[in-house]
Amino acid sequence: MRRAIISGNWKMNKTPEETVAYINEFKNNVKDADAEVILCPPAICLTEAVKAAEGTNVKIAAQNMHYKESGAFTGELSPLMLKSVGIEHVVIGHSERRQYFNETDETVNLKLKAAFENGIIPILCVGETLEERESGRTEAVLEGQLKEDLAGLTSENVKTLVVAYEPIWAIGTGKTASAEDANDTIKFIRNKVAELFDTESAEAMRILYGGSVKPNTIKGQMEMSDIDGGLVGGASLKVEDFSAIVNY
Ligand SMILES: O=C(CO)COP(=O)(O)O
Repeated sequence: MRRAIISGNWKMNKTPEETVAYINEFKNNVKDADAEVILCPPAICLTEAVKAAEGTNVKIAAQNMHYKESGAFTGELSPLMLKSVGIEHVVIGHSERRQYFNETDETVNLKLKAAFENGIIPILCVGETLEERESGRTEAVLEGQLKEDLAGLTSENVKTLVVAYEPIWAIGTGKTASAEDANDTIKFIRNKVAELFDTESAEAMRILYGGSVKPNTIKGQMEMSDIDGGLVGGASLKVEDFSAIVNY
């Protein structure tokens, strides 16, 4: 039985002070949650966030990292730095990073390997654009991303990997894939990973849905056979809304 994960991706929102205030309220609301609870604040908030969440069931994740351990990479953070402040999860390959910051399947692959080498669990984002969907290429696009992003990983890696299926047309638009459609695509992802690795590893891997998840959509999504949780953007910014999602 796969344990659900509900993760909030704050993107470029909230200061360290706002982060601490949020966590101080949020931690009490979600202390009895069945799901694993993860918050992804901006990098500058990570240290404070880890401290504020200490001793609770709220885990703190980074939104990105570099694949090298150190060096001349101005503005970047390394896996070692994240580890040193107590980070155990990192979002890799979010569509916004692919779209605006030149993230490619090749760098995503290097980052996934670096995360596993450093004992950090990656949350890998994959998904298709509206144009790719409308031209019937969703499965081909996902297959390409999975093949390249997961190249060279081991079955053991795949068992702990978290994948987030985030159709790009559903991010921040208020449009969600129907729960059935998202479930079918997530099943496709699981089957592809079974083909690339093995069934046991693919069955152990958690696959989340992301894209306009709201308090009133999560229940239907979580009733699906293969949706193992949510990666929530906008609705994770308000304690009340995200608490309702976590406690679906
Ligand atoms: O990109 C997302 C989470 O990573 C989804 O964002 P929204 O929930 O705002 O659509």
